[in-house]
Amino acid sequence: MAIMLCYEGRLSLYCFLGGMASLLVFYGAEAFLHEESIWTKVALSVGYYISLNVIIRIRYNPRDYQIAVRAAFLGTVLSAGIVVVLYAQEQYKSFGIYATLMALFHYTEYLGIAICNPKTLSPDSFILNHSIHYGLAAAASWIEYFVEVHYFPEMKTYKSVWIAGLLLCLAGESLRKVAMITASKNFSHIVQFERHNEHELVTHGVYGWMRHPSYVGWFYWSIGTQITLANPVCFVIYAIASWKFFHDRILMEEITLLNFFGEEYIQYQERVPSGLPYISGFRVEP
Ligand SMILES: C[S@@+](CC[C@H](N)C(=O)[O-])C[C@H]1O[C@@H](n2cnc3c(N)ncnc32)[C@H](O)[C@@H]1O
Repeated sequence: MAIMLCYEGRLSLYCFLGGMASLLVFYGAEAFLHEESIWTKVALSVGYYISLNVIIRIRYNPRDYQIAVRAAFLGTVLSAGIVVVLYAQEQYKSFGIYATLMALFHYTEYLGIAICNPKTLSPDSFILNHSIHYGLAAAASWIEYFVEVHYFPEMKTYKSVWIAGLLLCLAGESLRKVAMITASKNFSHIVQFERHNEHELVTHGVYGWMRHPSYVGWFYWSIGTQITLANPVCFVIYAIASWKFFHDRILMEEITLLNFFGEEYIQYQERVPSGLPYISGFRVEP
């Protein structure tokens, strides 16, 4: 099946790949300048990103710039993460994997909406500015990581831990993207309170196994990031905070879905579990 990408989807893809090309800058530094210091490579990458940013600002109108600059930023973060994995000291490698996972997740959120529901596409589809709590949670995980790297560096070097985190993130990420593609035009980042004409109840594919596959994927992805970083404190906080977030979100979303689809949704709830532990969703009393 050929995937038709809208103009903004294509723009984001080119700029994401443009950002990823900073990887070539690292290899250039290594191969031609014989420059082995990771800090020189980081400086070259920042220089590359600033130049890319200037070109994007000149080339695109303000709305396209919003998309292009975010995609280029995520592409650069992804390649910087790969470089950290390849060149940094053992205790920093897991942070490189984490950065790569973060960039991949946020970019594919945009690309996923561009493919399945382009009408709802906006610069917010990168969900980089999801909420203040999301930003604070990310900052907390970086602080925990660097404090522990300083005091207990060996804690960050257990390969089996970051491989387990990586696998959990990839599984969660894949489930979420499969759910987006399956729900197609019925999927939107913002919960709909009014049913539009084309909105149909999706019960096939991964929606036949669980009612909220994209939330299940995001839940396991978020705690997987903390396993990757080997952050015990944030692992517990993320598990509790994400569970509470999705518990409330599912409750609210199911009220809207019951309004849209009535008896059809009640039967769907009876057949298929929510997918998240101890979350049963909103039930209509008989
Ligand atoms: C961010 S998506 C999340 C979808 C779903 N909760 C999941 O985890 O895969 C939110 C939108 O999907 C819609 N939605 C949720 N479940 C649906 C289903 N089974 N069929 C059609 N639309 C659905 C909701 O109306 C809402 O506007």
